[in-house]
Amino acid sequence: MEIVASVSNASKQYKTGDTVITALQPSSCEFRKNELTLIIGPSGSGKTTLLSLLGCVIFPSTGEVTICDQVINGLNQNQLAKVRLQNIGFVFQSFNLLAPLNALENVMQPLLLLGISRKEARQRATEALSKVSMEDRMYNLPKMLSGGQQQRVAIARALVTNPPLMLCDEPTAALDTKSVSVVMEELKTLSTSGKSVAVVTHDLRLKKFADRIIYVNNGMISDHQEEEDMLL
Ligand SMILES: Nc1ncnc2c1ncn2[C@@H]1O[C@H](COP(=O)(O)OP(=O)(O)OP(=O)(O)O)[C@@H](O)[C@H]1O
Repeated sequence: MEIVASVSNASKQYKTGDTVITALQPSSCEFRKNELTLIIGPSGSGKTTLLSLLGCVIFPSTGEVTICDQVINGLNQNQLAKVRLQNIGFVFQSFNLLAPLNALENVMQPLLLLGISRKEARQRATEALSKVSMEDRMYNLPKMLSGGQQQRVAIARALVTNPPLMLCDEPTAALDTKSVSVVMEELKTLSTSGKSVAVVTHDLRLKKFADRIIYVNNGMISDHQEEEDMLL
């Protein structure tokens, strides 16, 4: 299956003063089209660091990160921003919708940043909102929507540019059980319709939505099921 993103022998160390923290040991893994991959691990294990590498937010200390056949090491900030805007949709735990803008305007934002006309942005944002069954709430401000509905708008915003890779950091952590299922079903549908979706979570109940699971423990990546015992 087509590889959308990969880390190859990538490690990450953070330096603060004299202290060096190894957040990720040299690791390799691949994220493929049509797959929903869960990244599971305890707090502080390195999950967000892995997601930040994939999101071109940080550079690896060693090794390589490749997004859609482009090695991101060595790109400058403008080039990185372009890679992110064109290839990656981000979904966060706290939705990160802009409070003064309604759902439609929030979803239009990435397209406007890409220089697309307001007319086309409006049409594409409406389509993205209907993909997550939120078209009837498109004129609502975020504060008028439930957590689950806000997260569906955030998913529409992430998919409106049609990125091959969706990176989701604890997307269900702030949601009630029913909304967790709705949001995970949406993400699952996106993966089956051609995207690579990576979801960082602590929540082992999300396993049923996963095509693949990557376990992160003490900065080490593994795809062994038995790692889960260490997390429980
Ligand atoms: N910018 C930073 N500067 C220094 N240390 C950092 C930085 N970001 C993360 N770390 C450290 O790297 C390690 C891994 O952190 P990371 O955020 O990747 O873990 P995590 O698995 O996502 O944790 P959580 O589930 O609590 O969000 C931790 O020890 C953390 O304190």
